[in-house]
Amino acid sequence: MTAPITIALKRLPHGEGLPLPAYATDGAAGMDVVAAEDVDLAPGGRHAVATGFAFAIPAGYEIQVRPRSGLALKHGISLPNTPGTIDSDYRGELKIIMINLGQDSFAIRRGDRIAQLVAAPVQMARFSEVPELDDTVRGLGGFGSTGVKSG
Ligand SMILES: O=c1ccn([C@H]2C[C@H](O)[C@@H](COP(=O)(O)OP(=O)(O)OP(=O)(O)O)O2)c(=O)[nH]1
Repeated sequence: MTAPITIALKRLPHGEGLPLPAYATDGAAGMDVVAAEDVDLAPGGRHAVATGFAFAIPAGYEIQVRPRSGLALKHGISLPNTPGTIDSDYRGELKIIMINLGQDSFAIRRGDRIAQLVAAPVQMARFSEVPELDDTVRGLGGFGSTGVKSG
């Protein structure tokens, strides 16, 4: 396990009293983050749920916002943009974009754990335009091209 990075965090006025995002167990990959507001999500409904926190993630890192499997399995609650990307230069409030894919209305209450945050290094890349690409076995095949019986 690598040493944890330190992420500067600013608590916004409506985040007063809320727990910091935290790992629930020693081996957890994601830090649970809680809602800073009450929201009733109708079936099919979406909402960017306030968390009450803003971050300054160190350059070279991102935070990925992922759903909680328990909410997904029991209630059909997910994140339409999963994994959400929190950029290192973003200084606004972390919002968790939640969607109700279930058949019942779902009540989110301030303090409920609604998603998990995974810190990850970012590999930067750049494109180099070329006239032709090299040959490979796969070539142009994709989208289910392998393992297809011929004839
Ligand atoms: O679930 C999310 C996803 C994004 N953000 C914030 C942090 C992120 O750095 C910023 C922009 O996100 P993204 O790049 O995914 O959005 P975009 O639609 O491409 O907008 P922009 O043009 O602002 O980059 O919005 C959140 O708070 N929650």
